[in-house]
Amino acid sequence: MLEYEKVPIAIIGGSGLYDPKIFSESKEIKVYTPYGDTSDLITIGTVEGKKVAFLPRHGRRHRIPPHKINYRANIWALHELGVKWVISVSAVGSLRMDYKPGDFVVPDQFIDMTKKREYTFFDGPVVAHVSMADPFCNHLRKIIISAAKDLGITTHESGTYICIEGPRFSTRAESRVWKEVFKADIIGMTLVPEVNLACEMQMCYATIATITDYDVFAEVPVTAEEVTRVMYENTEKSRKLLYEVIKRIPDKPDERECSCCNSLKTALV
Ligand SMILES: CSC[C@H]1O[C@H](OP(=O)(O)O)[C@H](O)[C@@H]1O
Ligand SMILES: Nc1ncnc2[nH]cnc12
Repeated sequence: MLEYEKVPIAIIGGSGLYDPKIFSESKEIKVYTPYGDTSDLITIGTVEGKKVAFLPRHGRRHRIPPHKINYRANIWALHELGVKWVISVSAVGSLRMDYKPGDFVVPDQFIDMTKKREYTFFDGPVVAHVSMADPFCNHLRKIIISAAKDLGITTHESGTYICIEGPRFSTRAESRVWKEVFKADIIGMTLVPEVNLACEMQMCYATIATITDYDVFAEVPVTAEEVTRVMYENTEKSRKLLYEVIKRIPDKPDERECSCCNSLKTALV
């Protein structure tokens, strides 16, 4: 088995974030996994003396659509590097008027409407049912929220992310259901199964969601062009926030104030 240099923190970049540009020095590595290739090479860099891995989930040129991302390879590779904290960055649509394009959201819940992905590392004979009652790491969420506040970034401290299969956007009828029946706040295509696979690996995972559009409530319904444009307009803010969050992440894994690191304790059958 290959031995990799240990890296405690990872950023998974989404649409519009293909290079975090916050590393003082960096190198690229390939990590081999039993599930095949990760979305791209992994960049290992340093922020304030801390080792950080960066992986763009769609690949650097955005060549992998949400339903084709090898989520298991990505999360396995980060775990192989010794990652304990995963900061995921995502573009999302808003399902409510007071969550506006350009605002950030730190979701605390999700609803899974995906259809055909690989959802687990436990395909048998070892069987595990991890708890998803509180799917995001509350310790990491608090760090993100306080850092965003200190930087003056408009950030909503909670929200339910509905994850659709994609790659198409929702119909008006579907969007009405997500908003009025399911009471979801934001919508995207990539959170599941990334979040639950991270949980199976006992990693602390939280999302910085940037609102790029009003889904199909807007006069002109959402387009991929709009999502990418608004994400680019907000990358500087994301970079500043990522830098500040990394600075505030505790150095020692045993300083984690959450139960993510014990998620398998009660999950194995
Ligand atoms: C480029 S439009 C839709 C695309 O953007 C979001 O991706 P990510 O979460 O990686 O930022 C959304 O989930 C879709 O995959
Ligand atoms: N409206 C939307 N629906 C699904 N995924 C998105 N990503 C960004 N905006 C989105």
